[in-house]
Amino acid sequence: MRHFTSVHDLENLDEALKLAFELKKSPYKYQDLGKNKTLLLVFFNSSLRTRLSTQKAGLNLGMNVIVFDINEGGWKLETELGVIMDGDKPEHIREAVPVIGRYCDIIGVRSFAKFENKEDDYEEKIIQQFVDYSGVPVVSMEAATRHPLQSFADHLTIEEFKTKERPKVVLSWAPHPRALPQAVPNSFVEWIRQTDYELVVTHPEGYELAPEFMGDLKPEYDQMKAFQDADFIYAKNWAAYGEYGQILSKDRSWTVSERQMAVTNNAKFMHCLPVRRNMIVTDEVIDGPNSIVIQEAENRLFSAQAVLKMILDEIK
Ligand SMILES: NCCC[C@H](NC(=O)CCC(=O)O)C(=O)O
Ligand SMILES: NC(=O)OP(=O)(O)O
Repeated sequence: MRHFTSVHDLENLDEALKLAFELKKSPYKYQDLGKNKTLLLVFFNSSLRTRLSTQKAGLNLGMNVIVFDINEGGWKLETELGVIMDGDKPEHIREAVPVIGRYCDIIGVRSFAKFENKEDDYEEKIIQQFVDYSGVPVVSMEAATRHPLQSFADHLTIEEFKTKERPKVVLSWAPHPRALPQAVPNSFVEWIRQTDYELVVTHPEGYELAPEFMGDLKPEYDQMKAFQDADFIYAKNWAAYGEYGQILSKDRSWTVSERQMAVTNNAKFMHCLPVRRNMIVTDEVIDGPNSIVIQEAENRLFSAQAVLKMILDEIK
């Protein structure tokens, strides 16, 4: 594998899963693989888990790691082509990206949807420039439309906690005060559709995800019906895709609480974090015995390490 921007970059999902579990058992098994290789993590947006787990994953493989918060200390970047740069942005992304590529062997990029223009976001204009012009392998650390390192960790977590071969996994929209990207739900749906789990997506009308991610899957608009006999509840807010970037509802009857969890099959509760308590999920549920959000976050280490290992194998 050269770049990792979606589940489709993996040559074999089962092998990737196996590798991640192997690394979880023996995190230092390949500690010489990354010797004299540099991982450079570029953040256009905030992060706790991705920042720390991807750094640690690189370190476990013996890599040198540089973290660059580009908005704090870097030059403000122009991303449009053909503009006269007489404003407040001194550097163009077309130079910045190949220059960054000269200082490292693998680049990680976090760049959220900007919600200014649906086409720009869904064409992945920012991360695609890194793929096209950096000259080195690129790993998505959450781009405009996908967060594959998260989905990989989510898959590992479901595999660890499932009690039946084909668990029912429910992705539920939940309310939030701000407009959030569709990257996590898109990526989760795309990834889980590659497994044989039963997947149900529930949200209020107007929150339909892009058809390229949903495929044949139809949403269930009745949240209680969706939760019936579920084995895993994966909560997430996202802003509308159709009315792009709009908040259409803040209905707190969608907040995941004991009322909905009661109709599940003693379901585990998952969320990618950071989570707004008592908006997305009540304290009782997230603090309860079925919440696996910390174990899920821990698995971010092993999804990142597996991805870096697969890329290092290719470039060594
Ligand atoms: N990578 C995990 C989620 C990142 C981002 N959440 C956020 O921006 C939360 C911000 C807030 O709660 O105000 C998202 O939903 O894609
Ligand atoms: N889940 C996740 O990606 O968290 P951060 O935004 O803190 O990296």
